[in-house]
Amino acid sequence: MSNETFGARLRRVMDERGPLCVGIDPHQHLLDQWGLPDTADGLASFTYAVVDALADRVGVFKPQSAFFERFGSAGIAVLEQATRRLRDAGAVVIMDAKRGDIGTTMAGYAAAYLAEKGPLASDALTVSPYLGFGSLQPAIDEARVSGSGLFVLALTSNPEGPQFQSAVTVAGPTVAGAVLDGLRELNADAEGLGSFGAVVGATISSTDEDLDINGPLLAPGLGAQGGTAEGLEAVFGAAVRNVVPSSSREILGAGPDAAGLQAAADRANDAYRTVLGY
Ligand SMILES: O=C(O)c1cc(=O)[nH]c(=O)n1[C@@H]1O[C@H](COP(=O)(O)O)[C@@H](O)[C@H]1O
Repeated sequence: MSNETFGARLRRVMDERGPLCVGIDPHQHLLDQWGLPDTADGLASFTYAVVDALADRVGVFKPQSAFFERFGSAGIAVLEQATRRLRDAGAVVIMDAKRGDIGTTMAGYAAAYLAEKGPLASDALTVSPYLGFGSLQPAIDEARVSGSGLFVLALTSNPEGPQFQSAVTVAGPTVAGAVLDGLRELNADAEGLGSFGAVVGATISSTDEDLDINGPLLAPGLGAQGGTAEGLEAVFGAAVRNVVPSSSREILGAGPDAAGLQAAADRANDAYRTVLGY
C-alpha cells in the first residue's frame, strides 16, 4: 500500500508544478497536423514526444484511452509505456477510460488500472456511475488499498449530459447531486484533499449542485470546447481551489516541437495558477 493517498499526491504535485492537467488525446487530425502517419508508429511518436517534452514540467496528465484502443494491442502498449514513463517522472496520471459495470466486473477494471502491479497502473481512473453509485464499490476498495483515486462523472461538459444528470432520483436529489453526495461521504474522513473526485465540465457555466466534496474536481472542456480559465470561478465558486483544469487539443495543437508544447503548457499553467489561487 502506498503511504501517500491519491488526494495528497495530487495536491503536492499541483502545488509543485501548477494545476494544469494535460490531456493526451492523439486524434487522427492531430497526427496529420504533426506530419505523422495514422498508425501505431505515428501514435507512438506523438505520445512519446508529449511525454519527452512535458513529463517533468507538468504535474498531471490524462491519457484518453479511446485514441490508444483505436490501434488495438499496439496502441495499448504505447499507453502502458507512456503511463509508466510519466509516473516515473513524478507526474500524476489520470487514466481516462470512463469504466463502469456491475460490481464484479468493476473489480476487473480496478485490477487493470488501479492495483499497484496492474498492467496499466495509474494514479486515478475516470469512472461512470450510471449502473448505480454502489456498482463502483470494488474500484473504491482497490483505490483505498493501492492509494489511488477515482473521478466519477457528475456534470459532464457535453451538451447531452443534463438529459440524465439533471434528472431527479427516487430519493430526491438529481443524479449529479447523488453522485456528489456519494463522493462527499467517501472523502469525509480524508485529511486534506480526498481521493474521490468528480468530473465537472468547465463548459457548464454554473450549477446549483454543491461541489464542496472535499475532493478534486476534474474540469475538462477548457480550450477546444469553449471553457476558459476566467470562467472557472463562476462554475466552481468556493470549490475552485480543488479544480484540476484539463486541456487536451489546445495544448497538443502547439506541437510537434517540444518548445511549442512547453510554451503552451506554461501559458495555461500560469493562467490557471492565477485563477485558482496558487
Ligand atoms: O472525463 C473526462 O475527462 C471528460 C469528461 C467530460 O465531461 N468532458 C470531456 O471532454 N472529457 C474528456 O476530456 C477530453 C477533452 O479534450 P479537449 O476538448 O481536446 O480538451 C476528452 O478526452 C474527453 O473525453
